[in-house]
Amino acid sequence: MQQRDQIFSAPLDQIGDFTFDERVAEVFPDMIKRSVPGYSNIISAIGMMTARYAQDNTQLYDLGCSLGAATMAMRRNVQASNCNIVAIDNSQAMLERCERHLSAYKSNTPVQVLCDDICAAKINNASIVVLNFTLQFIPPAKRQALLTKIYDGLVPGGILILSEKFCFSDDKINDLLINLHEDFKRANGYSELEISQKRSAIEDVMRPDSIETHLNRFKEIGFSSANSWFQCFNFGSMVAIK
Ligand SMILES: Nc1ncnc2c1ncn2[C@@H]1O[C@H](C[S@+](CC[C@H]([NH3+])C(=O)[O-])CC(=O)[O-])[C@@H](O)[C@H]1O
Ligand SMILES: O=C(O)C(=O)Cc1ccccc1
Repeated sequence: MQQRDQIFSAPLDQIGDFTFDERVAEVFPDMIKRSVPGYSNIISAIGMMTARYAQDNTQLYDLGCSLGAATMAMRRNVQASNCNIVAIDNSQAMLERCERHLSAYKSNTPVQVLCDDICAAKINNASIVVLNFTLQFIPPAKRQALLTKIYDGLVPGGILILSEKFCFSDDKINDLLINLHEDFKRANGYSELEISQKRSAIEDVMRPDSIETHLNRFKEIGFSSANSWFQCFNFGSMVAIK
């Protein structure tokens, strides 16, 4: 039975920083489905891009894998031979459930599940790297180094799929897209209290960049092509090709 996210449903005296602990891991599938517009479309498209871009004898990385949704989409869709998947997260609570989900289905593609800080992990011989709503939780000052390490670990023609919450330089557009996201959460059953307490909990740990910032960084690092391929309100996904 999938459990409903009620983490911010009662009034809290003090709202601490949002963390990926046991309670969050337990309700995560419900939380992400009701909070992130376009999430299931993005997971499907990660599978489709895997079918096209995974190269023989390479590794596929899922950085900040949580329960392994992107890992499972890659594992189901990989057509290249002799690939293996490396799924990394630094939340033990997430990884325990990730292992359980992965072992519920059979596959010929090996998956290595690692508990590590993605800023410290090694990336090599990669044809696909997925950062599905993970970079936004990495301190802004560490993002360039992480993306450079990913670029260096990709084989020629390899891709990075980056999904994020975005911010927008035009204030009216930024406010509109934030309001539409909050409408989306209301429509999915979150109360005003849940929306505002969650907003306080994530404001210091989740720092969105603009699409332009992402594109400029990709260019500076050396990616030969990059663009966004999906957007719903202030959430979206980009692809960068080495
Ligand atoms: N430094 C870090 N090192 C490793 N993991 C980290 C780090 N910081 C945060 N995480 C992990 O990044 C994940 C972000 S959730 C990703 C969803 C998933 N990709 C999905 O496709 O379902 C997105 C969200 O909740 O909005 C959590 O599991 C953190 O523990
Ligand atoms: O819930 C929100 O308001 C978000 O911005 C997305 C989100 C989803 C899951 C964990 C943290 C943030």
